[in-house]
Amino acid sequence: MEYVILAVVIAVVVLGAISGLVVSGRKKKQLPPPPPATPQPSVTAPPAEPHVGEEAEAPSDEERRTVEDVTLPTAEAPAAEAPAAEPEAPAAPPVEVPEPTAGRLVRLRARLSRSQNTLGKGLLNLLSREHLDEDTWEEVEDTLLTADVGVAPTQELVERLRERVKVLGTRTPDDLRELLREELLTLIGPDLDRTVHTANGIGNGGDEIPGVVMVVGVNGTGKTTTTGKLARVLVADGKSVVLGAADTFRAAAADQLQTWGERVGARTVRGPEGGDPASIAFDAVKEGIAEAADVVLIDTAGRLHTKTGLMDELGKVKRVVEKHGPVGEVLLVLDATTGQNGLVQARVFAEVVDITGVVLTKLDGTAKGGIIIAVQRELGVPVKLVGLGEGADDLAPFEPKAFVDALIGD
Ligand SMILES: Nc1nc2c(ncn2[C@@H]2O[C@H](COP(=O)(O)OP(=O)(O)OP(=O)(O)O)[C@@H](O)[C@H]2O)c(=O)[nH]1
Repeated sequence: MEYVILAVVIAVVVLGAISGLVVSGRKKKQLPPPPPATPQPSVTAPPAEPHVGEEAEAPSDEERRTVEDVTLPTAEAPAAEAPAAEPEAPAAPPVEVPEPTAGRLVRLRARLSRSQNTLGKGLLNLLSREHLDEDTWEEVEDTLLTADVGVAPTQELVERLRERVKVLGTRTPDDLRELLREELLTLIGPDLDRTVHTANGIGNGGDEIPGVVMVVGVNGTGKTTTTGKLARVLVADGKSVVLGAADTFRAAAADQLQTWGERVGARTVRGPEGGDPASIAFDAVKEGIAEAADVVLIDTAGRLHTKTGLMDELGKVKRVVEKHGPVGEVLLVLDATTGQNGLVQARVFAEVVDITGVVLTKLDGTAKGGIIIAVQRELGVPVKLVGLGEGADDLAPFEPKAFVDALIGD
């Protein structure tokens, strides 16, 4: 009996052991699918704890860099990784460093003499004739008139030349050149104040405010371009500038001005298309005061449809700006290629607003440099700057001596 009981117990234990093995074997086969299925080397969800065993090996097997492959953070390493940071950079274009302004006219002289040579050479040829008779003097007169010198200045110049040639007696080419140089210089006015007044003013509140320059002129004369170039001249001279895009007549003018400004790091204050120019000008000066800028340049619209319309607009811009403080300079931009037409425009503008200086643009494209003399006579204000090309730094302070030298050669 004891043997029977013992045999039953053994049989139960053996059966139990066998069934346990079978169950655990089944469990093992069912388990693998969910978690261990090839874990991805995801950056966003790293394992909270380092895995061990097979699961840890799987991801690292895919891409493993040995120490030889790894670039260590040496001085060169950032350069190799720089491209990754580049896409964010284009927002801020590099600020340009404009050419210094001193001696610009001399540097641009070739361009000036190319277009002006006919005047100087023509005069020298005529004066070198053996007999200076009435006809020759008439030709001298015509040459000056053709170059837009204007009637009164031409007559003055011819009279003085006749007198001096008579006194001189014999004439060598050098004598004549010197004579002509002196007389042309006298006519241009070597002693006129040609500085663009950009010094700080005293605001109505008693504090210093930026120098304010208004740029006026007919659309198309190069007004916006000149404002941009002038900003560069000032920046080249170490001044900080704020631009006011008060030419709201042509939407692209504000964009154009802003681009000029961005190139030299100057902020442009602008308003909606067709907005009130005076309020933009006011805001520009306000911004200039807030930024403690040295100069505020205001580009205006110059529609010549009616004189009263123009007067209303420019007069208002000036009056509104003067709520902050004085306007230091009102520059009239004239296109040298328009000749007598330019003079008519100049007259209208001078009646509307007090012009303090003239910028003569496109002098590179005309042989009629005599307009410098004529416009000064007409307005009684000096030519302060001349435009000699479309390049960013092709605006030069006007220097009478360099100009006359370019006309008649050294
Ligand atoms: N050759 C030459 N071209 C110039 C000079 N100054 C300006 N220009 C060109 O003249 C054209 C007209 O210039 P803008 O500045 O747009 O004229 P604007 O008077 O401001 O005209 P709006 O913007 O319509 O008011 C542009 O193509 C300029 O590049 C210069 O001194 N020489």
